[in-house]
Amino acid sequence: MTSPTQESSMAASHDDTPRAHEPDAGSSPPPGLMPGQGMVTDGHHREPDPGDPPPIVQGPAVPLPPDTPPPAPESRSETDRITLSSAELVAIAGRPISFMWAYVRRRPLAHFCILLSVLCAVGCAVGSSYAVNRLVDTLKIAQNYGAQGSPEARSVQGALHGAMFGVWSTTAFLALLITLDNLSWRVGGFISTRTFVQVTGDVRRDLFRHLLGHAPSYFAERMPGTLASRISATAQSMFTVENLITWNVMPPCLNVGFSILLMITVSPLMAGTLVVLAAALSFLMFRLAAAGRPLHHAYATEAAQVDGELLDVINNMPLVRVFGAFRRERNRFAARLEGEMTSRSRSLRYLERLRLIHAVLTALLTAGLLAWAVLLWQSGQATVGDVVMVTTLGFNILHGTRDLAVALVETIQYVARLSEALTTLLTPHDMVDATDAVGFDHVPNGSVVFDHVTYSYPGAPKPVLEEFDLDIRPGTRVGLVGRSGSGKTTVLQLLQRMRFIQGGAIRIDGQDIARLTEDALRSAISVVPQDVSMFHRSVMDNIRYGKPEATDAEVMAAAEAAGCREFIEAMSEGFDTEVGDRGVKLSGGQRQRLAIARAFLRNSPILLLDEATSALDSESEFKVQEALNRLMQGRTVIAVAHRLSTLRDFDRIVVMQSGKILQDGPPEVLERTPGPYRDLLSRQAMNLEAVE
Ligand SMILES: Nc1ncnc2c1ncn2[C@@H]1O[C@H](COP(=O)(O)OP(=O)(O)OP(=O)(O)O)[C@@H](O)[C@H]1O
Repeated sequence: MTSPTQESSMAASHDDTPRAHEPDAGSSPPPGLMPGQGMVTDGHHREPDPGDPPPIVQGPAVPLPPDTPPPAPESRSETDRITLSSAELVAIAGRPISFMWAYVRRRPLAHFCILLSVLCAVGCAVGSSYAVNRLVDTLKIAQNYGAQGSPEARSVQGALHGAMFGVWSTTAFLALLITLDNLSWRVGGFISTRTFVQVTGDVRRDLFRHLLGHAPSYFAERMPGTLASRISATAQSMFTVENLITWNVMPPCLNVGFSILLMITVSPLMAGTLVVLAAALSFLMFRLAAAGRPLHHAYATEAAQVDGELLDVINNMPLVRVFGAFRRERNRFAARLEGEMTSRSRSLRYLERLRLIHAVLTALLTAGLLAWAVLLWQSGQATVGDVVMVTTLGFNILHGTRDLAVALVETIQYVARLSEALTTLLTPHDMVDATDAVGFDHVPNGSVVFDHVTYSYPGAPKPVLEEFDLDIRPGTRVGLVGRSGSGKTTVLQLLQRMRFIQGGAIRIDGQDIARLTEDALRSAISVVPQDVSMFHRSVMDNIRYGKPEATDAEVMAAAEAAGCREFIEAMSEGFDTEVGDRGVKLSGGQRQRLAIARAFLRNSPILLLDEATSALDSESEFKVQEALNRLMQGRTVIAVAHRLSTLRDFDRIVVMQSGKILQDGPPEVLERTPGPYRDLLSRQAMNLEAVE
């Protein structure tokens, strides 16, 4: 009996897409599954509370008391399941087989049941060949006793009766095997529809978690689309490989094994010869398949780059439009695509060449086997049933090696993809909590100290900050000013531990930030940047990002305090309005005020303002400044600003140049003191006059 997997492999050989085989109906494995089906998705972190009346906040919101605890670290939800930790993932980064095994092992029962069903199905399919052999022989015996009506033979009634019993019992046995064969595939298929999809969920969840833990420099050096597509490619490859191994690699292996066992009962010599031939053929095919690995790897890399390129252009559509660069981008994409298609064709052509080699060898061996079986029958060493069985089993074995070889080639192709994606994604995290990291031992009040801090950017010839000292008392507002490139943004980044310093220490409330847990550090600091990040989600969700457990009422109060409630309620769906990709539906000033609302909710003791108002027109700036003034009350504020007028009410101005502090003091004092601050002020005043 022909194994369903053989047919499916042949059908797939004309398909130009390497994929898991989808065996035909009948005694066949289940159709391939699309990844993502039945996935557990990250649910909304908070159930909306329809009973919450929107609070009415009168006048400017009261600043949140400084001793209010910062938000608790985010709690682990139901969907935040970990299959493999980041450390475990990194340990198997370069080993795709170990990676797959680690996930299969996490769902042992389901995988064992699938294995059992395949074993049973293939066992029954091979057993059917034996039953056919028995049926042919019993039919022959019955025929000899006159089952087809010879009156002389019919006289031996008792013997005929026995022979007919043999025919019918063998027929029933054959029917049972065929039924079991079909049922077993289906049972395995049903289990796999859930298990294999769940594995893709496990993989993507873990890879996403690991990706989020990378340092900012990791993302800066890579295209986001490439990273996203690699997570999908890993899950897809894992899914395809599981399907290939289950439905296309395991069945021919078992088929060959069982067939050889049965064949020994007829001719041990023939069985032995076939074992040697099948092993040699499989080995040859496998070696040839493995030699094509660089081709498949090259294709995987090109495919990921095409995805990255696409996303990069889509993200920068305004830029493309402004420069009328459509043709340029089309040409660039076409060139990239050309490269990807060429490498894909190369990879597939290699596959076809392998199939051709195998087809020729199999044809020769099958003809030889057939002739050998007939010769055995001629010399009386085999019955007709034996010839039928040997021929069927021989075909099984030889075709089995082809299926195996083809499936192995495809498996190798997908394993190469997996390996490429894992190498990129599973680099160790640059920034991890120290093993002895702790939280704050009290509610932080927001003192900040830079103590002899030295930092150089990777590859930079000299440090951007060297032995840098800055001491900021809780609740003080400090403005950082200075020429472009003087190191102001670097100071803010180092305080947020976006990069690790090479010397000295940075302390918040006396605790070294290098020894603080990530959660503790993040909850102590809020940032209002110039470029506000927005998710393509509702206004409500975007504000709530500052404190996931906040009620609707708290979100609305924060919006009120940030002076954005009015414009939000004027939007088509109020707080439920989607803000568009990265907040395109909002003006710069509106985005800024949403960021301020977020910071109100976050209620951290330290507030960092990075050019928060510099991109705004004067009317927006006025509104944002009002909101900021409310937000700044009772907090330690460090603001980088080019427009010095925005720092007039600050307690201190720190003037930087080339990573050094040139001046430090209250603005009214520095205004009167000759020096860089006064120079900057007068230059800005002259610029303003020139504009007027
Ligand atoms: N990612 C980076 N890699 C290498 N060098 C960097 C990087 N970011 C900044 N620098 C360098 O560090 C120095 C300080 O940069 P920083 O952005 O801190 O200055 P800044 O005072 O904030 O400037 P601006 O006012 O223009 O924003 C500059 O010489 C800059 O070229």
